[in-house]
Amino acid sequence: MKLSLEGVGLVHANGHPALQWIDLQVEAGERVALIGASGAGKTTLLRVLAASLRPSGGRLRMAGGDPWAASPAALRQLRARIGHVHQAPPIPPRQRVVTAVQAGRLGQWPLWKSLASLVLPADAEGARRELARLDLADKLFERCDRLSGGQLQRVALARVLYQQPDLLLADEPVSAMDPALSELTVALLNEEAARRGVTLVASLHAVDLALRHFPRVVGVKDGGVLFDLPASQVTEAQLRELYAAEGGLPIAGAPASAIVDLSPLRCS
Ligand SMILES: Nc1ncnc2c1ncn2[C@@H]1O[C@H](COP(=O)(O)OP(=O)(O)OP(=O)(O)O)[C@@H](O)[C@H]1O
Repeated sequence: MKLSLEGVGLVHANGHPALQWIDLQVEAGERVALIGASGAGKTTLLRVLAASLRPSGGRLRMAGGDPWAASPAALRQLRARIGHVHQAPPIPPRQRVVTAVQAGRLGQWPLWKSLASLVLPADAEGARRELARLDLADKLFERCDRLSGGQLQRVALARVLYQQPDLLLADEPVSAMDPALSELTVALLNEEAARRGVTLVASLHAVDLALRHFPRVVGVKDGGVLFDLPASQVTEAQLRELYAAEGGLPIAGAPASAIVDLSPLRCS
């Protein structure tokens, strides 16, 4: 799905201007990582791209149209094409994993099938297949409130893989996983997006994961775009400026640290 933002701004309900002036063009099938310090505006930008927060200004086009000028039915259809992995997955605690994964297709199924699937899984095998890719097939019938934070994140990812969206948005999807699992999971997301031609936009706290796996990296600072570059062209000076307030670069599995040589971190 193609995305176009021109001068997009967003003021939250309490008057806080979270996005100032965002210019961003993303072609269908592109894979983009958003990086930046805490509070920079990454989550807000992803929520704008999910057509769940309406920009306060500027021009937003998704799949060739303005979602906020579309009819309620067209907006629902658009949202059914978007898979959104939230920072804290909104999964009802007592829900079974199989039901949580199947929820990825609720927007595509007729109402009767969606309601029936809440009681009896309509496609347990399909859900198991996606969980297996994330090494979680053994939790198919487990209750979600008995999972660890990292396992819950994998359930949320299995749900979007099962959904097969045209636009995949992921907000710090591996923040609760250990470094090895983070690496495998970010690689899987990228492989899936590349294989299916899905547009992927993901915010990542770990700079090394962004540089290693994504062809394009956008640095978000103070609600604006500080840089928008191929991963191979991001410089250490730009990263230092991006994270100036945090006192170092966040690297997967390591405390904030200074990097001298970025070459081992690059997308190959
Ligand atoms: N619902 C809200 N109401 C008011 N202000 C908000 C709301 N959500 C976020 N903000 C503010 O908007 C700014 C951007 O927040 P956002 O969550 O987009 O940042 P982020 O880059 O995703 O941060 P993090 O990496 O910590 O998740 C922050 O100053 C935050 O306090």
